[in-house]
Amino acid sequence: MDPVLITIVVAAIIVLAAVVGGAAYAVPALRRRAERRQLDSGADSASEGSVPADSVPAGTVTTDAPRPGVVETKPPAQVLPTPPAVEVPEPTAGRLVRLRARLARSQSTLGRGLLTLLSREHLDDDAWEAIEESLLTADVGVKPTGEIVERLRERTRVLGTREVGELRALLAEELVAAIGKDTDRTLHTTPHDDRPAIVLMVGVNGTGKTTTCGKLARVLVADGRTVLLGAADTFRAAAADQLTTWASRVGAEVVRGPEGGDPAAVAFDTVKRGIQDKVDTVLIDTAGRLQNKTGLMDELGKVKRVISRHGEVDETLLVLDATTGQNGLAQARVFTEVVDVTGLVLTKLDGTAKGGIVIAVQRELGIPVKLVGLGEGPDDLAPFDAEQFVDALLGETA
Ligand SMILES: Nc1nc2c(ncn2[C@@H]2O[C@H](COP(=O)(O)OP(=O)(O)OP(=O)(O)O)[C@@H](O)[C@H]2O)c(=O)[nH]1
Repeated sequence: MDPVLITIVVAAIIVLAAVVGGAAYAVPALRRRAERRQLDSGADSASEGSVPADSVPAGTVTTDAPRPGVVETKPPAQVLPTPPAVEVPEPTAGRLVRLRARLARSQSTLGRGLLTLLSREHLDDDAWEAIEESLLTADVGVKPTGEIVERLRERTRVLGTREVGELRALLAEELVAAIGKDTDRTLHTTPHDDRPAIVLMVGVNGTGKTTTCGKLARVLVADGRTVLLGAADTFRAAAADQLTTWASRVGAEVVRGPEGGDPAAVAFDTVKRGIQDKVDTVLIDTAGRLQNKTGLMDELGKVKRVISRHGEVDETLLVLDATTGQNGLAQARVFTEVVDVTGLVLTKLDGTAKGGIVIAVQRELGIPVKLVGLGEGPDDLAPFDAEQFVDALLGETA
């Protein structure tokens, strides 16, 4: 063969080999880059609002860095199943302020409605009657309404207050006084030397007990506490699953028993386990069957009795649905006769015009509201504060 032809053929083969080899390297390199981009965006979304930026991204993947000049023959990187990301709950300080817009309906009836009435040019009997009506509609209750109106009437007369800002301040003072400015609302969740604090959640079914247990676990975790939950609502099978889902989101554990099992046994085991594991706070969800007072007394009485073998319950929270207003009060009273309730949780205050129930329940039951539920979101539970609550009711524009 012609030597020139041979040289051309050899050169062509070399060029072809280089192109094929380069492509073989370039494809995995591109794929790896694409995989890495995908991973990065996956890690970003996993960490959104939950996992700290410096933690290991969820869905751990191991990919070696490409070595220059080496054609990778390994199979594509394997994506391992993503463990549930442990969330970082929102801080509890200022939650009520952040969630103030949720009181929209109570704001319009109680807050702005009252202010508009008070700002009328002539505060005659009709105006005072309308003010009274507003308070009653918002479920403030008959007695507290009478007291609030009487004091407001006297103070506006004596002071001759007509300026909106001053009227707002006057109204705020009276509402705060009716709710209880200096009432102790401490949530007793601090562990003892030898055992966790024990919190019992009681109330009628459907009021939001299980949800509140889950949200409270988040409040405590946000405040730096370790938590163990007890699913002593063995009556409703889904309640234990619901609680387990809540707990797993903040990396907490749940003690549960067989469906229809003895709630007291679950409560006992939960506290026992809490002591062994040295957790700070144990939260026990109970069933809210209001079959009759004796049945309830037997069940809750037994739960409390067996727990007391480990130590006394530190906090018994009664969960009330704000939307049921005055009707819920009768049921609530039964619980206060059965167990020593130390605090109230008012749920579903979002979207109800009955915000005045905060005043009524405390007056009627003589127990402080300690927490309020303002939505279905995981961090929609806020420690209650009278001044912040009234400020949210009266809104910005007054
Ligand atoms: N809008 C709103 N819904 C809430 C709030 N708290 C609870 N809920 C909802 O109320 C419903 C009942 O809540 P649960 O926690 O299952 O009630 P429960 O008292 O444990 O019920 P039982 O287990 O049957 O005794 C759920 O759909 C919750 O999402 C709240 O503050 N606002």
